[in-house]
Amino acid sequence: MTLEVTDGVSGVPAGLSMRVLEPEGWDAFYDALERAFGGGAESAEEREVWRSVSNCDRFIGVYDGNDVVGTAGVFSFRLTVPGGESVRAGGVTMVSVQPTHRRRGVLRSMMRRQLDDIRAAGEPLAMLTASEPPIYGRFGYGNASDQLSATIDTGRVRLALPEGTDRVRLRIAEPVEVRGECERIYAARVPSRPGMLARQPGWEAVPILDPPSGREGASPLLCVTAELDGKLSGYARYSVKSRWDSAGPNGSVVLRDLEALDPVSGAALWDFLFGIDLTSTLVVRNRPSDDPLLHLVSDIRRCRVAIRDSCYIRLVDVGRALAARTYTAPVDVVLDVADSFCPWNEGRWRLSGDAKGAACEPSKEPADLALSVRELASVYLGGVPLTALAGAGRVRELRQGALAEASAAFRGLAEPWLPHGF
Ligand SMILES: CC(=O)SCCNC(=O)CCNC(=O)[C@H](O)C(C)(C)COP(=O)(O)OP(=O)(O)OC[C@H]1O[C@@H](n2cnc3c(N)ncnc32)[C@H](O)[C@@H]1OP(=O)(O)O
Repeated sequence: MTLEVTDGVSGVPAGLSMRVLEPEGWDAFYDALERAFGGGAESAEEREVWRSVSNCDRFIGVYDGNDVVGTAGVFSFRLTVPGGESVRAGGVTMVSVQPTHRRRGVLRSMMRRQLDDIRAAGEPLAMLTASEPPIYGRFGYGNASDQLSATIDTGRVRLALPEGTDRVRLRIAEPVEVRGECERIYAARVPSRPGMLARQPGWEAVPILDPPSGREGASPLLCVTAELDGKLSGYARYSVKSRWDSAGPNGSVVLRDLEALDPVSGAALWDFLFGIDLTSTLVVRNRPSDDPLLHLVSDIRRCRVAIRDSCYIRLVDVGRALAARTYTAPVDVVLDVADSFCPWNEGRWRLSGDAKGAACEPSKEPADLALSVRELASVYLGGVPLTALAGAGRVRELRQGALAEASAAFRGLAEPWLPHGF
């Protein structure tokens, strides 16, 4: 493996060096990452899973002498985009700078290096989940999908089950034993929603990671599978947290994930989670913002729903990224794109496309809309309307009608959603 040392060049602050991670440096890298996040050590099991899915060639460390002071990595993902195609995306992860070395430009130098590498690898997109929303906008990332959480009073909220739900058979299973079947259900769901990641080999361990130190008093992870007409049609993974007070049992069900191939299997799984004895609350942490659950419940207020930012996207190659997705309505617009961090994207691009496909090429024609690469990132998966960004003054319409045309075209049929972090 080639070691690259960039002492004082390429933006690495003077006195420090940046190197590709060598496998034997993994523990020092991970120790530094844990320190930067506050010092709590993850379990050996968790560390091992992340080691196993990490390709060190795509990870970098910044060093002060022999000490790791900065960490960052990239996973090689395939991301579903509107239209159902899966597009290569660099998944930016494990970004940290030691408290002793912050606000000197270490993060900036790692972002520079990563985006250059992602571009060289031919990935048109980068993506990440942010510890704090203000960090990554300056590097061209925009929030492209939200996640819905809910704390549901299952003693009061009822479900309107669709006809045929009683045909679904449920079975409790060990998460490890049915992992393969659950992965097949998940894989079948991936093309249906922008923002979902195809799980690469090894990643099937991530959704069932269950170190005792992470349970916060809840049971080990449990799994319930659904079968319709004798075929596996869905699953939910969850844990149960017992609690007793003076009125009796008052436990919670904590949902990890749920996927179903049809509406009745989905409804049967929710019905099961709502009805677990000795519990009165269902805690849901990460669902799509248009989850069918919202339309099954009798009392949305008692679900205490909240929405927050989730997946941040960065168009590393504007032309290829915009041509890789389809558009809900026909569109033919010239976009004037600002991108100071990746200047190869700057300038006018003519985007033409529809529900069947698209082309996006550099253009000398007059621009119809002016925006930065960050706004393009926010609308890329179809979740944020261009009109909303224009309302905030972040998109300028230069040809009358272009905003409505492009806004309708960019919006997707399903809200984008990232099912798990990385
Ligand atoms: C994808 C992921 O892994 S998300 C996880 C990110 N990591 C963490 O949150 C761990 C704890 N925090 C840290 O390790 C560090 O504070 C980091 C990585 C967030 C920032 O590293 P630094 O080396 O201090 O950042 P750097 O000096 O390069 O700052 C670059 C710019 O970002 C800004 N910035 C840095 N951190 C933050 C922050 N937390 N909030 C807002 N702005 C920030 C800086 O002010 C600077 O702004 P400028 O361009 O206007 O000058």
